[in-house]
Amino acid sequence: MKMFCCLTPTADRRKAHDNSPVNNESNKPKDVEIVLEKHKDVDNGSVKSKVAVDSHSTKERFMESFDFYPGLPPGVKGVDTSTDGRPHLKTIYFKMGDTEEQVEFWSDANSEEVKECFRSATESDPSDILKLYNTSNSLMNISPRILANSPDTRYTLKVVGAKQCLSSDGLTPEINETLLSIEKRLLNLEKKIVLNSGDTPPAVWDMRAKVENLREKLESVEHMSWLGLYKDIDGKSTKAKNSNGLVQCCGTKKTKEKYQYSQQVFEKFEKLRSVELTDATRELLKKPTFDIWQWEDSEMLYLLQQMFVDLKLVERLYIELPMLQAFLFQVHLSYNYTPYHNFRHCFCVTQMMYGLIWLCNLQEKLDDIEMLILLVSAICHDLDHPGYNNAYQVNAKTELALRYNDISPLENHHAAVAFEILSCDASNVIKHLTPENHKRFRSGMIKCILATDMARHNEIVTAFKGVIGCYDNDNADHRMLMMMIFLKVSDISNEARPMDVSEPWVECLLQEFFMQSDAEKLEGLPVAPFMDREKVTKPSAQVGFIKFVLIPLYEALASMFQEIREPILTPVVKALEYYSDMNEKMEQDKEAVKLKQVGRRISSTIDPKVEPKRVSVSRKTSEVQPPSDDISPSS
Ligand SMILES: Nc1nc2c(ncn2[C@@H]2O[C@@H]3COP(=O)(O)O[C@H]3[C@H]2O)c(=O)[nH]1
Repeated sequence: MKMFCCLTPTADRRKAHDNSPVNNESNKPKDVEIVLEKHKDVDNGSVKSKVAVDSHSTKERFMESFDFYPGLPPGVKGVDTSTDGRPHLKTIYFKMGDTEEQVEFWSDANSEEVKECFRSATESDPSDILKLYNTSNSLMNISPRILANSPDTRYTLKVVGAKQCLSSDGLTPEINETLLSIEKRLLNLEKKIVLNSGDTPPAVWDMRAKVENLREKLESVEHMSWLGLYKDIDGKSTKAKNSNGLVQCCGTKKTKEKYQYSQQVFEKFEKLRSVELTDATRELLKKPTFDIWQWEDSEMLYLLQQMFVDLKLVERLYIELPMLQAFLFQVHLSYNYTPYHNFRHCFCVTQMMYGLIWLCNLQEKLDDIEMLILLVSAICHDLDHPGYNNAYQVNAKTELALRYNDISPLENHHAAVAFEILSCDASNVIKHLTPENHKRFRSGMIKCILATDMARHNEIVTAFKGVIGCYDNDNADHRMLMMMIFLKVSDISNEARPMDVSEPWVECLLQEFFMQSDAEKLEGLPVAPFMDREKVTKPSAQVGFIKFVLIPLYEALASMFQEIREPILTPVVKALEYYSDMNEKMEQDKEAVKLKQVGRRISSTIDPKVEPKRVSVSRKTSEVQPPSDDISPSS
């Protein structure tokens, strides 16, 4: 018998954001146009106008700086390519250990060629990681733009060998040594405590687990591979059954830790089978205001399952529940622990898609197969995202970029992983589709997932705008384009949510951006300014994105579906105001700090007390003499 109870949120996973203007009436925008106009009207050259100017060049610059500007391959954009004239020969002096070296290259060489120079000079392996430090011991980007130096200002080069510095358990000797010493100290401590009190206290168990956890992480977290720490613990990609009888058929490598965690989540999810959602929660789930931070992974799996049930897809497409659950387990397993592109992002995008389906009454426009395409595409759209974008994949010449010839490597991968999961009997939710519908489903899914590559943003939005005036719901191409837009809107819909739900996402995104740009600096790859911790701030990241990407996209959809204006577009406009104000304030603070520094410098030069003492050098003795007060005019 089924229990009837309310599945209530178990935890709030967002960080505290005291300054989020939730329910702040003064921030309430009236209407998109009015808000934008208001900014234009006050455009009088003051700081305020900086954030509101909607000039073409600002937009172009923003779009170019992002890696989805059309026409150029990803990764090329956003990189400072300015040169100061003709190519010239650059000499860089450096030392490695006690050895002094120098390399020469032309200033128009590319980063790979420059790195190759360093590699040749140091006889290092192509898989080794080169780290170049300047005289203040700051890490430098190895690129043709390295500042030329002299033998007196040698840089320091360190080679992190991916192979030679690993010990048998995959860790660098230093890290291994540190871990061993911590473990040893813990053991001694434990012995002492056991002698004194006769038992191992929980704190020691806890500490032990943490050290073990750290060791496992260092050995198994794939994105640490550039540090040479990654060890393939569970590299089997063969089909194997886990203890739940679920087939592990996803070809992508998952760590032991990840697999175990997904299993635990699944076990909890299985227990929720006896739970039924209250009508109130089911209704909330249909709203864009749904708070996605309050749910555990197992609960999110349950809510995803509920979406298939409430859209009647389970019933109409003969989807077997155990199969749907196995599919969702594989999906959970395939998302990584990245700061942004993780399972919660998958849930967030799918929940927004689900909300839009109800808000725009899409069931009237689309058939069951198309509804299934929308829901499954949203769930699968970022499967196995590594946390490094397409630009990185292409520039670092990763396996994915090579496999997909630099063409949307990530999106191609997400779609491929989705069909790999669906190719397993146990998780094949499309098993009962007719061959014709199977073909439609596959083609639609691929189109939708590939449309989430932001390098194609302008192309897709322009095509959509072209059909708005003549939209024909009987035209399959028109419907397809609309579905692609719905997935794109859902994919970048954080700002359409209440501020306390959306704001933590910006931090997650920046964390992932910075993780990538730090790695790019280490590896001497091009760094996009919008990802660079030295160039981007939270409000600056949002203002451009909302103005030039979100609002035009949402406006396009709103011209076809007026019903999204209030619940979706209004929060976005409100967010633009919020981040514009924050940006303005940060600029003002920066100016104030600068002025203070200048003021301090001026006062220190006119203050006789701090005037630097003059020194003179005696010609005879070459000794430094104190300044003489009776300086006689030169004869
Ligand atoms: N600055 C900014 N970028 C975003 C936001 N939401 C999504 N994006 C970007 O848009 C991209 C959409 O595709 P991805 O998920 O690959 O990566 C996403 C981010 O790079 C946002 O709120 N702010």
